[in-house]
Amino acid sequence: MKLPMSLAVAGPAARVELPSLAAAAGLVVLRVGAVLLRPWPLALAVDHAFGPAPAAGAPFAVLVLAGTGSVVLSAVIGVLDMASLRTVEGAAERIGAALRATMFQRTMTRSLRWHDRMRSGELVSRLTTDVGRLLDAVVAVTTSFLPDAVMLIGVLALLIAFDPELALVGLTVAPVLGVLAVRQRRRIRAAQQDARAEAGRLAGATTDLLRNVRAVQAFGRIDRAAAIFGSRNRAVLDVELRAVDVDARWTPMADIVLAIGAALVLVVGGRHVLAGALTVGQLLVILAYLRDLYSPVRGLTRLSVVLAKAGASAVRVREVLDCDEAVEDRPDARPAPRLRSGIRFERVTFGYEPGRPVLDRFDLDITAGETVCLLGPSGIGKSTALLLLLRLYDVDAGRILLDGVDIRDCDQRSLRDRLAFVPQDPWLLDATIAQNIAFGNQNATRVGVVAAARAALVDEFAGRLPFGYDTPLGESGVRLSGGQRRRVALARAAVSPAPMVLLDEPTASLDPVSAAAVIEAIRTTTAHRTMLMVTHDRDLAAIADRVVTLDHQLAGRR
Ligand SMILES: Nc1ncnc2c1ncn2[C@@H]1O[C@H](COP(=O)(O)OP(=O)(O)OP(=O)(O)O)[C@@H](O)[C@H]1O
Repeated sequence: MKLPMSLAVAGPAARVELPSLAAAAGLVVLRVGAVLLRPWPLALAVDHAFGPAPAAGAPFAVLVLAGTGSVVLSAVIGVLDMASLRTVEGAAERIGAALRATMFQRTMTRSLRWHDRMRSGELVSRLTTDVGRLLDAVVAVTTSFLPDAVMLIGVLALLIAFDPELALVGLTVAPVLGVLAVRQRRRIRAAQQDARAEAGRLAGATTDLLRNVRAVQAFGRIDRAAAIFGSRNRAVLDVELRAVDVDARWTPMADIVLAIGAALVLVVGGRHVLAGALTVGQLLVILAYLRDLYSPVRGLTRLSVVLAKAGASAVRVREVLDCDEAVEDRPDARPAPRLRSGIRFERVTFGYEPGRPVLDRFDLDITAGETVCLLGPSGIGKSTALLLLLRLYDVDAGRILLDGVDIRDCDQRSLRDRLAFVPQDPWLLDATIAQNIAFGNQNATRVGVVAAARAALVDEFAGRLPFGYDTPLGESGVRLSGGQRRRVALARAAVSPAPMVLLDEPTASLDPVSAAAVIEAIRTTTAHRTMLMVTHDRDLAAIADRVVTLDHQLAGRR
């Protein structure tokens, strides 16, 4: 079965499931066959039990036969329904899971520049709701398009076989329906695109507000948060109502056109019965078929709504899948050197926005084993220098050398294996303390994690938590204090075998006792390693071999 264009986005994931979808389609076609047989028991009863010439001496037997036939047909239709639904829904869910996994993988590897622009709520909405709408379309195409089309052709063929004139009468409404359907589909698709875009904005704003619920409450700005949410929510409501209106208008239009067709058939068919060209039973079968025609036509129009929704979602899913903004490994990328000689920033220029450099021809040399501290005013670009060394962003000009090798020539994974990073905001996951620490080293053992925790003074507070190292920390480590979070982040660096440690303001906003504890932890965890740290803390800077002060002249010659 060929997938419609709007589903092409699920292509590779959908291809694996094609056999299941084909099996489901086969089952629904069989079901159509059974549905087409459904009016016949009634015709049998009307023509042979009550008609002018009832079957010789056995009208009762005919009625029993017709009743039994109806029950058997209904049972067959029910079983085929169940089997096809199970097959197609299972296949659709597997396609959805694969598509979500591909999208997630894609987002994880896109550049931070892209993430800086894309709100996380918007991404979640694309990964969940938009993928869900694509799945609805997969199910609808299999369970509705094919059977409805077969049903339509079957009913028309039967009508033509019965009475070609009646078939022609029934068909007169088809072109009208066709024109209406095409126009409507365009409108629905446009309305759905607006609706999805607004829904994405609502998801983005909601995630932002939820993440900052502490700020909202602390500043007593629930009203302001409610206003931000409310305006987005209203915008979604408005576009959704417009979309509902566009959808709803279609149903009566289709129904009226179809009813006109049925009325024409009743009048012309009735005349054929009066003229003796058709039995009453046959006219009833034809009218039943016409009713059956309603269901595929309605089904196909519903399908066009589902496809229009899926089409709008497909665009949003494709934007994620097709985005090529990434810090890519070169085809001939090599493993990063082991840091035997040192690091060199050579005339590095970088800006987050074009034409606005944060670092401008920035030079820095760090010898292996050395501890260098970057000092300088806020916003000068100290953290940016660390992010560039991690290659979370690529430099715009100049280069960063690791043992003389440009880091852009190194395979990213091995480069990051050489660097243990303790960011300013500790970046903790909603996991246990032990899992958060083990995040620093994919081969970390429990013993290694506990040793790192001890070195980073995590054991001082972990023992007081309900499940010790296995205590879940909540979203972004919310159950820990700022100082405790920093120590967990340090333990991550401690468990990492990386030869170089990057620290970004590890003692910021800590009281003197906690700061002293963290400095002590840093001394223990970074002994014998190369270290580049950013700090405003003079006590911490004092443990460095060398202090480099960035000023506007050095960093950004702006
Ligand atoms: N993701 C981003 N997108 C756009 N601009 C950014 C981004 N991150 C930082 N900047 C800008 O880059 C400049 C340098 O930021 P950076 O975080 O490197 O400063 P810093 O020296 O570490 O400051 P602080 O001491 O306050 O941490 C700042 O002017 C900041 O506004």
